Amino acid sequence: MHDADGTETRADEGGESPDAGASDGNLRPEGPPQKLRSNREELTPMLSQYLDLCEAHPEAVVLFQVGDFYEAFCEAAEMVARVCEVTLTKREDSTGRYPMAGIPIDNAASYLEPLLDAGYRVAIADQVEDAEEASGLVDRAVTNVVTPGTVVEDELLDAATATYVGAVTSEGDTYAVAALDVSTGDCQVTSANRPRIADELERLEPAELLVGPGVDFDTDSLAFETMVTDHDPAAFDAEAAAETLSAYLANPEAVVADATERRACGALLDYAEYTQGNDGALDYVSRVRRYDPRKTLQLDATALRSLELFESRSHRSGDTLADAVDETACALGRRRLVSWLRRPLVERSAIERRHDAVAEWVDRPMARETVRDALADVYDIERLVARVSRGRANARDLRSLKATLDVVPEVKAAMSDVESDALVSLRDSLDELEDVRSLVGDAVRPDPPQEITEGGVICEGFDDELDDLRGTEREGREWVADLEERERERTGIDSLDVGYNQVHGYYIEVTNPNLDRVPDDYTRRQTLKNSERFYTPELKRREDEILGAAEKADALEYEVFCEVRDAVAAEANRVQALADSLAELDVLTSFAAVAAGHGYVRPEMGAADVRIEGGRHPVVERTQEEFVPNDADFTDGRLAVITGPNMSGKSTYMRQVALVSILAQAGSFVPADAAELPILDRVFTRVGASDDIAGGQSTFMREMAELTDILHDATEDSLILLDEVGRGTSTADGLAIARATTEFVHDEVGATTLFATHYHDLTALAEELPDAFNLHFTVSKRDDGGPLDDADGPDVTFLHRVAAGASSSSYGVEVAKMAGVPDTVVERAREYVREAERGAESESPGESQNPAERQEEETTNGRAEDGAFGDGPSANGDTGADDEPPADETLAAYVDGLDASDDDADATPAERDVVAEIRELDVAGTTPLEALNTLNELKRRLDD
Ligand SMILES: Nc1ncnc2c1ncn2[C@@H]1O[C@H](COP(=O)(O)OP(=O)(O)OP(=O)(O)O)[C@@H](O)[C@H]1O
Repeated sequence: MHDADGTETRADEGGESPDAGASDGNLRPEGPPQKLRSNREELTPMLSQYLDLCEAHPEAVVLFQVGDFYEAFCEAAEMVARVCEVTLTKREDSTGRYPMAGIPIDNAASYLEPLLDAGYRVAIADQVEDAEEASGLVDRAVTNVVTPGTVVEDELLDAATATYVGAVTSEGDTYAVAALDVSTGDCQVTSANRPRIADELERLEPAELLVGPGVDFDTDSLAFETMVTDHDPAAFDAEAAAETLSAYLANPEAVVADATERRACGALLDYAEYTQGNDGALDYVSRVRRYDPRKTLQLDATALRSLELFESRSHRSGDTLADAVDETACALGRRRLVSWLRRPLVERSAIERRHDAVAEWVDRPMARETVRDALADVYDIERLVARVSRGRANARDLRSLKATLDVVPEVKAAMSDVESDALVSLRDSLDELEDVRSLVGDAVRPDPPQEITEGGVICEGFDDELDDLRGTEREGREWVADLEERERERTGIDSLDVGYNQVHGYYIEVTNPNLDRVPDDYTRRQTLKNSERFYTPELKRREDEILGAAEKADALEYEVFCEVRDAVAAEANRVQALADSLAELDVLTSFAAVAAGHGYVRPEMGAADVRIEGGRHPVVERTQEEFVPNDADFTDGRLAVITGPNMSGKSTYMRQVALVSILAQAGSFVPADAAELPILDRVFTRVGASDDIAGGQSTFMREMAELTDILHDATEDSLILLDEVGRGTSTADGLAIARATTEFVHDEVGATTLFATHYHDLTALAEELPDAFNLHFTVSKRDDGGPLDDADGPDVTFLHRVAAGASSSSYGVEVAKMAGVPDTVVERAREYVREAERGAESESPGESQNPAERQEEETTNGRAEDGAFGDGPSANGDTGADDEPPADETLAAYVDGLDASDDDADATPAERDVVAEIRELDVAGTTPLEALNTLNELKRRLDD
């Protein structure tokens, strides 16, 4: 139904190309259209109303309700037509022709999705008065601004992850970030220095970010995509923000003690109110929490990514940690699991409390499975109750709430004799909400229709007036139903029919041959080709009664429904608390199901050092037919230098140590035979040089930047995984950096460190540094360099087994063979390897396999040459077969020279200078660029 002040051509009527309004393709479709602005004085009332709304929401595309469609005009119409793939039509009135495109209201969500994906905010302008009752122009108002961070429509949200909108403020060096999930009302705020806040944002990954006025924060440097929104600077003002907050917290200063945080939080809530139609405080946002990120295990974006916690490199589902340990039964649990994995705990008692609960469920499979079965019937009541509070829930939502409440007694019964603290308090906190449950059960019919304005929603017996109206309606219909029989009898016309149509209402139809038998009280209503239709005064009276009663009943049902919904909304806090408990219970139960199903054990927390027996990688073990468990024992040393050929399992091993720790601190059991674990404060990763080329930085620069972060921030409670640090540059520089890094981590940081490297020379460090040790991955070699025509199978088998000591032999050639490198090349390479080995043996007879020792005697004329080694790691991150000691021994000699004492008679004065300078270097305080320049300078001096 369209306003009468113009004519529209819809798609099916075939619109011709509009003549004006959007000719300039560069115009942004948000904001007031130029053509309307310049015609302002002449516009029809409706377009003028549209223009006003566009001006009030300049950052958004206004979709304007016209009957059953949301319409956009001019530039916005062109964009909507293109993005939503709907036809561009036109609206024509006395003032001109305007491009127009619309999306059907019934199915609006599916059209909003492409608009959000394309980076638009959408302001929904609804008709806010009944078009039939309006005198003149129907009043419209923006009831909802849909933005990527504030969407509440279920269809547009992922059930398993929370969608946040965030706000950042700063005062001096203190930065605060607040984050709100508008779909559930979960609101959290924290503050720290800028790098930590950046980390925090990467954990939250808000889909939209408000940056307060004057905040020096580069959103481009964030590792995730977010929409940056300029919100009214006045909302960030301390007083305004405090005022906003006071609607959410009885005593804001007690909960959010810090002014920077209050400003972030207040401005954010102000923005959320704005997007929800500026209708005052959002009742369901009742949990504004302040938290301290230091009270959780810190995982920055690099760690989250390289450990594949939530996103796998392969992008296959099932390949992430979250997938591997997700046996949750409901969406509430799934979201909670993700948030626990994102923020593992650091407080031993809290971790053990979760472990106790998991242990109890592991031991009691029957009760556990009963609970899990019951939880499978739990709806997403967190988002549902938010819809109830916003007045957007329909009858089906309320029935879903009831279905959820129905399972609570079952869950409680299954938990009647639980003993662990966490389970006992969860059970006791489960509120059956009997009042809400019986209210909804009594009021709302099972299987109600989607629409709440067309009746069929409220149960009989709930409201007397409604029952009377429905009674009248029913009685009337019964009377009509019997009418046909009665009239046939009365008139003797056997073919007489009683029917109903929308336009004419009830009628009695008599075919033409029988018209002479029509009684006097029949009045003609309609003439058809072969028959006439009549009504009687009584039928008319009954019709009015039926239709009147039905209409009143529908309206009353809607009213009653809204009352019921409001009554439920009044209990929103209790529903949220229940959702909270069910979510937590679901995760603990899921942890136990995973532990039982996949042989996880309870880790012992609070150990001084990591000691894992038979550890497994939780994701890789599921994809591998025979996964080889490996120990990780750091009790005699905290820094492991790990060598081994490509594909032997180094990365998997390092990651599994981290994943075991993360799972343990999240409250889960771990994939191992036994584990004693310290409580980590942070996990750092520098993994996979070739995988992270992003943001226009060279791989090497990126690597150095990450390394700088690690060296700055790690503590002795941290876990550091370093995979081939230094390989992004020339061999000499790379080795020097790797070595210096290892020494620094060992001497200054003391963190538990796993360092996988192809620089064999680094294994010598383990001999020198008291807290370092070597690990290597073995392969079994059927026949070292056996005949090539022996086609019985590969010459090496990866054992994927870690062992003490450094790897001493290169299997790169065999790996090359397995990869299909032609036999002649493989054989030639073998000859080179043999030659090199013979050379090494003859030059240091009877020496150990330690390459550094082997090379000791040749240090005299050692001189580093960039990229001197054909088989070493190359600058472009090539993963060649490269764990062979360099064929050209000069680099090893050079690095040994680095360590030689100043009075080493063999070193040149320039070399001694350089060594001294390297020793003085403050690596942690050096930026990547400075490091590069320094290296360059040192190298130049040596070359001179
Ligand atoms: N413990 C294990 N048991 C069984 N299979 C394993 C094990 N560890 C690793 N694998 C398998 O071997 C493959 C290679 O492992 P990984 O990537 O850890 O090797 P890598 O030594 O780090 O190799 P590169 O040096 O090339 O990075 C994995 O994809 C996995 O399929």
